[in-house]
Amino acid sequence: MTDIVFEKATIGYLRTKPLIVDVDLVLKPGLHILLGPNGSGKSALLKTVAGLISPLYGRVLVDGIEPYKERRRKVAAVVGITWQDPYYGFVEPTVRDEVNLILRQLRAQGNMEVADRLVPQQLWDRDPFSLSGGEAKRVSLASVLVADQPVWLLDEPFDNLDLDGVRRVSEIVREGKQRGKNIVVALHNPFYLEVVESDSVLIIDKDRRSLEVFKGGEVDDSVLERYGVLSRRMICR
Ligand SMILES: Nc1ncnc2c1ncn2[C@@H]1O[C@H](COP(=O)(O)OP(=O)(O)OP(=O)(O)O)[C@@H](O)[C@H]1O
Repeated sequence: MTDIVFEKATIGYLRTKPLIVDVDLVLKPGLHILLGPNGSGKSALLKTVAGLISPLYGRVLVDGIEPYKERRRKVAAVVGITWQDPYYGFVEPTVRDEVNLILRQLRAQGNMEVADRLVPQQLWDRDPFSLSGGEAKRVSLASVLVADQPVWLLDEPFDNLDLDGVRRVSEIVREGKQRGKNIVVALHNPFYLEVVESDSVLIIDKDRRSLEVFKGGEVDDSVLERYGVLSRRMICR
């Protein structure tokens, strides 16, 4: 079981501009939803856990290792991170190559079933950059989740998806949770809070530069609005 541990960790890109300060937190396997206003540091936090940037101070550990100090391949075997902008990670000429890339890099068999569920057959020989936004989102999720790592960091995984896409991704997340994955999902749309039952909701307080931790069912509209996060009643008004 893979814990994510923050030890007095300060998250951000620049020491002169820390985004989230002094985080002390243990995330056990389960589903953790990450919320916060624009520019509060949701992506920065995910990138820190994935070792793409280092904490400005303190430590972040995944399965006992500090990801930013380790070789990329070792970290990629443990942590899968998907991008808010799905086109950002595309480097291969076809969807098939894109989905297989991480398996070649890790020399792993992976879980092709998850890729088949996400990516319709007619897309497999297409150029990833020719895909629609929703198709690209499916491919970008498949190209990471196919590796079946113990930690999934999903930045806006429901963006651009239709009913079928949201159903499939939420099922995969639900199953991942049951299979003991440690899953952190960054979200904007509060309705997706309901899609999968979460174990905790982490909200970045942009003014105090702190990370506030709530239980899954505790976050109502007034809590969201207190932190400048889009609420359900704001959308439905
Ligand atoms: N490489 C970088 N160097 C310096 N600052 C950066 C860098 N990348 C992002 N930032 C800034 O860091 C802040 C946090 O960015 P981040 O992308 O983590 O926010 P976010 O909470 O994911 O935002 P959003 O809700 O808009 O997706 C923003 O003000 C952003 O402009």
